[in-house]
Amino acid sequence: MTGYNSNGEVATSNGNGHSNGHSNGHKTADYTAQENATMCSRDCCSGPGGSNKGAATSCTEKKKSGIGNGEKIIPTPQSLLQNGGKIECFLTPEEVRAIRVLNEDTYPYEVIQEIADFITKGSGMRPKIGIICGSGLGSLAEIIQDPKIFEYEKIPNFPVSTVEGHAGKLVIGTLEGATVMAMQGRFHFYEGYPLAKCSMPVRVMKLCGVEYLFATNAAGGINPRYAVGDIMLMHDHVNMLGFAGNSPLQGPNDPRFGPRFPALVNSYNKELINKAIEIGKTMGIESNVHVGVYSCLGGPNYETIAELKALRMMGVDAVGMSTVHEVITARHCDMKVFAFSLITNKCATEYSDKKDEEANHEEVMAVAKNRQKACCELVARLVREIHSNAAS
Ligand SMILES: O=P(O)(O)O[C@H]1O[C@H](CO)[C@@H](O)[C@H]1O
Ligand code: HPA
Repeated sequence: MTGYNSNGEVATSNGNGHSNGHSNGHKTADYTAQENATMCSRDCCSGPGGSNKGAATSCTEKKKSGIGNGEKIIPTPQSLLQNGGKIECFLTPEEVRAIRVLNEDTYPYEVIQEIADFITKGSGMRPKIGIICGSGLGSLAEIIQDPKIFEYEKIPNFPVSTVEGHAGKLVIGTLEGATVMAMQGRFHFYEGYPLAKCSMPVRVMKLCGVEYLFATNAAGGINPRYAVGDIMLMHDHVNMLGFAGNSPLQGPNDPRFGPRFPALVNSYNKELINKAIEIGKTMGIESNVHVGVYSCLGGPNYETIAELKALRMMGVDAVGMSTVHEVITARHCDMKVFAFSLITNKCATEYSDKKDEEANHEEVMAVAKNRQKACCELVARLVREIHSNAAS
């Protein structure tokens, strides 16, 4: 077969479908087989599944002993598929895991269960409410008492945060009597992660026992009535990435999570929105609390004036680069969703040369920091409501 070697040159196989050196790992379409580095169905191989049982060494043994010409073969998609459509390569289970973290679009149920077990066993807690902290809103996790903190890097198969204002920690503990877990750092499409991976932690939350998702974000205000520092309770969204044919639910559907075709009307829990409005009144911030429509674009660039005008015409009140795929994933597995945007900047909808009208992440972070007290209070009070209603 033909592939690219590590120098970028074309390398040709020995004619039976194997590249010389077998340096790429076993990768079959079967998940279990990927985990088992000794599994092989190659004709030349004496490993389990291999047809050449009389051969002295298996592919894996050859790999370990360095048999072959030592040249590293980097397969092309075409070369991988030459063996009757079966993708094969040699990888140890550790290598398979590392590659999955980097590349995997869809995490199998079992892997998500493993992550959830790691968290529930490691913390000794089963949270009921999951919170995703938006840019600069990591302080929402700092009000959690008796926290057990897991750095994303240390959670098996978890992606890592790469954006300023997203610390990359999972915090589990108690808030207003309820057991909660909070993500200090979410994953965005523009970081290079596929949408299914961006929202994979929502499924982890589900398998940890979470029933309520609180998703928060920093967003630009398109509705001219919104001021910087206002809070918009999300009652609907316009999924621009979905318009472009992208969804966190793409690929095979696992009915253990939810149906193939989930409905998204009534995604945002009305009871929780009404409670949050009441809480806003008791906090004396009712004039700064709105109910509106959020739209997620891919980012990382902020929007053009023409795009913002178009979004406004579509009925969008606030724009960001997150949340929607998390909400879709949460609704797919039947979680109750509450979400809000902190308006960190006003989006210009008229052309202007003024630099200070341009959105920038420093401003987003600064406004989030200024308004963290109000956001924390809103979240804490709503958690208290849910917890006390469940207890009564
Ligand atoms: O949505 P969160 O994560 O709050 O962050 C928002 O802020 C960043 C841009 O400043 C983008 O990542 C946008 O989505
Ligand atoms: O104006 C914005 N646009 C997109 N994402 C954002 N996140 C904060 N502000 C913005």
